[in-house]
Amino acid sequence: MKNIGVILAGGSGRRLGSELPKQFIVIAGKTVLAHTLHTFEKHERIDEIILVVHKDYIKETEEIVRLEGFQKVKHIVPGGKERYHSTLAALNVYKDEPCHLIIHDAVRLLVTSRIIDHVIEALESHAACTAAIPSTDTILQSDTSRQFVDNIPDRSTLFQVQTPQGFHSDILTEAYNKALSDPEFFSTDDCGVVKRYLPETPIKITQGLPFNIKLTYKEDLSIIERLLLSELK
Ligand SMILES: Nc1ccn([C@@H]2O[C@H](COP(=O)(O)OP(=O)(O)OP(=O)(O)O)[C@@H](O)[C@H]2O)c(=O)n1
Ligand SMILES: C[C@](O)(CO)[C@H](O)COP(=O)(O)O
Repeated sequence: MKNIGVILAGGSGRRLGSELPKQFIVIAGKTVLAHTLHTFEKHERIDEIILVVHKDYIKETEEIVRLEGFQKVKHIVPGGKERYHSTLAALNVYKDEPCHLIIHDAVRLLVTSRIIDHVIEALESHAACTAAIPSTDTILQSDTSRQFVDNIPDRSTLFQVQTPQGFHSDILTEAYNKALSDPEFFSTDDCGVVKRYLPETPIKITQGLPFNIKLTYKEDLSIIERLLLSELK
């Protein structure tokens, strides 16, 4: 089964608030997208890559791929309004070709080969998995006003979800087919779709890393730049 790296880069970066979507910002001499692509391109078990980008940035993305000489990028497709629409755009490309999909946020540019390894290994025995890290903070759940504590779950069972998330394509397709017939459907990650619509499917937790952070706010930029330039990665 081929391992396909699915790089989701179709967002607008509203929370970061820069002129360019955050995946096109340059940090330490390269665009965020190029840093992420570099790690997937050089991973020996990633067979090919599909890039999902906003339709207005396809030309720009093609140029990055050409200039950086990424050979594994086989498709660049337009995404959709929400993250899950962008996942669906990639799923559609592989609908007739069963494969392993390793879905990653373009803006987690500090992802390492080891993190990808763990996901690919998990797919040998599980149909769905996600990189995650154990929560070090105690997590509270608020009431709907978001002003009062409703619950403090047992921390030993809590993790922070990262990407990549890995799937056998048939399972993810089945989960999304069910999700799309649910008028209430919304999701912030792809494992959530499997958990909700195919609850009997075990989802393996694989080892993420604390610095595999998602570039979300302006404050993240300098932290990520320092990590990129340090020996940590
Ligand atoms: N419609 C969307 C929304 C998000 N993404 C991608 O999914 C990843 C995680 O999303 P997020 O951090 O929320 O990115 P944005 O949606 O761009 O940010 P914001 O929510 O602040 O607007 C990013 O690599 C983003 O480009 C995507 O491919 N398509
Ligand atoms: C998929 C994800 O990165 C896991 O933590 C996260 O849910 C993406 O959320 P966002 O709101 O699209 O940044």
